[in-house]
Amino acid sequence: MSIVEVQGLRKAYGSVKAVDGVDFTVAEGEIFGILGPNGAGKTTAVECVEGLRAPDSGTVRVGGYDPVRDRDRVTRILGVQLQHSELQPKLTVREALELYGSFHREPADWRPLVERLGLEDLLDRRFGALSGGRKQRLFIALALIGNPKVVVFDELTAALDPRARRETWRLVRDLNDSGVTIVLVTHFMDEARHLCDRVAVFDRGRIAALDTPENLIKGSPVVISFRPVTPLPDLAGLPGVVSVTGEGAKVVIEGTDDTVGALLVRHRHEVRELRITDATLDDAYLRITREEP
Ligand SMILES: Nc1ncnc2c1ncn2[C@@H]1O[C@H](COP(=O)(O)OP(=O)(O)OP(=O)(O)O)[C@@H](O)[C@H]1O
Repeated sequence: MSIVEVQGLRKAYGSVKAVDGVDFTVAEGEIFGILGPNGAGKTTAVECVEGLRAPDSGTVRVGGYDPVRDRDRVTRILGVQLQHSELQPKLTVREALELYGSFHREPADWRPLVERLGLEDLLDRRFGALSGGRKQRLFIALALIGNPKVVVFDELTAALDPRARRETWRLVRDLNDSGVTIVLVTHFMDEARHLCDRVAVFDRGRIAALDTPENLIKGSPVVISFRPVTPLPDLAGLPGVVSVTGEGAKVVIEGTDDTVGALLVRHRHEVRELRITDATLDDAYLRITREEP
């Protein structure tokens, strides 16, 4: 069942079409990624889901409710961590939790939440004195304080070092394992690959691709490099070959896995230093969002 439904969403700022006809649904229990270049419309789209912006046209439903018209009901279902979150630096962790709890009719007991997020020893620490990783953990706690069914994280790990990012990924997974649906806006391909069940790649206000990370990668070529021992045929003519470049005696081919099969196994060519580099989600992303003429 879908917990978030977006259909024909459009939102412009003056002449800038930030979101220009976007459709997607997020299934209950899913981790749904939103990727895309700067200015692609990701934040605008999730702000419409959060009810912070009213769409120009199209429909948005969260748990069946309109986030603008049925704000109260949606607030009970949806937790939000904004892209540029800040708190008063003198506020302590405890005060922040109590303040945010007071915004909800039935707030979660924040003590187990704090324990789960490893914040129990920091309750009297002021926000301004927390490290980036701990601030993010606090923002996760604040997003969860209303016991939401679905949470939107917008560039949750952007300011974190690699260790803190990995810890945050673990928290996101645990949260999802406990039944919370997650919408994750990110610039990090490895993050999307690690966490997301499906990924929507935004480009210029539209969704350019929407699939599992594995399927998005499938469409991208692998890179095969080797030093030929026996003479090679015209490689560019082989099925699945995208490009061929030669660096001295070394040949580099971009193509599908089948290219290697066809070239080396079927034609029995002898090669040295064979290396095959799998496509990554970065490759898929670059292919999907490449500049059009
Ligand atoms: N409040 C606003 N007023 C005017 N233009 C805006 C506003 N917010 C966003 N835009 C413009 O709308 C377009 C989409 O912006 P948006 O922030 O939704 O993209 P994004 O994909 O989230 O980008 P980023 O990755 O940089 O956060 C951009 O051209 C941006 O400059």
